[in-house]
Amino acid sequence: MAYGGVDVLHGVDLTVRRGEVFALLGPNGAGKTTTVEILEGFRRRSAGEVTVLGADPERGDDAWRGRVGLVLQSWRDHRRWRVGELLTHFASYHPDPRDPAELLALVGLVEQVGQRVERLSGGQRRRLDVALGIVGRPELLFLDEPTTGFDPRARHAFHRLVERLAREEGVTVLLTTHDLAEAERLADRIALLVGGRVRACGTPSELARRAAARAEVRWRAEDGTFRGERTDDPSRLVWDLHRNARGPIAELEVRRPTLEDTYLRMVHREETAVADEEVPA
Ligand SMILES: Nc1ncnc2c1ncn2[C@@H]1O[C@H](COP(=O)(O)OP(=O)(O)OP(=O)(O)O)[C@@H](O)[C@H]1O
Repeated sequence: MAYGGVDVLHGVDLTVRRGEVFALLGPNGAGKTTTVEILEGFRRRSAGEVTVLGADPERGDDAWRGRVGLVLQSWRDHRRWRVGELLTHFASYHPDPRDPAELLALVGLVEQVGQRVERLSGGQRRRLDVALGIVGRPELLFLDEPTTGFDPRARHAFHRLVERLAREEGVTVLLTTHDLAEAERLADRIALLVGGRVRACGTPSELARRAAARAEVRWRAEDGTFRGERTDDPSRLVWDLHRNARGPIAELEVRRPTLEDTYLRMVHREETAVADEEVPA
């Protein structure tokens, strides 16, 4: 994919399975939104093949569009509408919409039903975006940074909602996010995009193994100082510590690599490799 002759996606090859939650991760400018917009049919690709729900998104008709739900990064232009009216209006486009009142309860906007969209807070607008995205009972839901601006409680409620849509209703979800804990919690599989290329793809635990990040064991030594060691085999290290200690080990802690550790290592490694590739011979 090129913008004005500049390639921003290079040979991106992804398959999202029906019913799975798939997260696209990557640093700013990696190409996540461009990828999602191509899949949604909003952006014309300069090369390559794309099939979404059996059709090329560039030629998706109304029936195809009705099977797809979108939660976009930028707010649409309905500032003067009232929340309940807007949702009812969007529902009227779909043959079998969700009940707007139930949906408002689901996203926690019951009290805002009569409020104008322009008066909503940032997080409340995002919740409305989510409601608009699922009002038509989509088979496939695109969530582009859906929880930006959510407070922790709204984020938690949103995660439960996505889990419910995926597990109980079989909705396929493609999510982009910068919140790694969110990806780890929600995604069946994750693709890591760096510099417009897919650099890794797999379950969160597969990615952790691939990055080979090591666990960290920390404890307070007998002289009162803190010690820490990185190891592939924390169990063996803890066993050795116990054998050599005269009593219990104070403040012993084993920290497994998180998706964040993995992500930071991979992005660093890939960006360094890309920089090396770009150095002229
Ligand atoms: N309309 C456009 N015209 C020209 N270049 C663009 C356009 N939109 C995006 N780009 C460029 O394409 C690259 C990928 O951008 P994209 O928005 O897809 O990244 P992203 O991974 O979604 O980033 P972010 O995490 O910041 O949202 C960037 O280098 C960006 O500058």
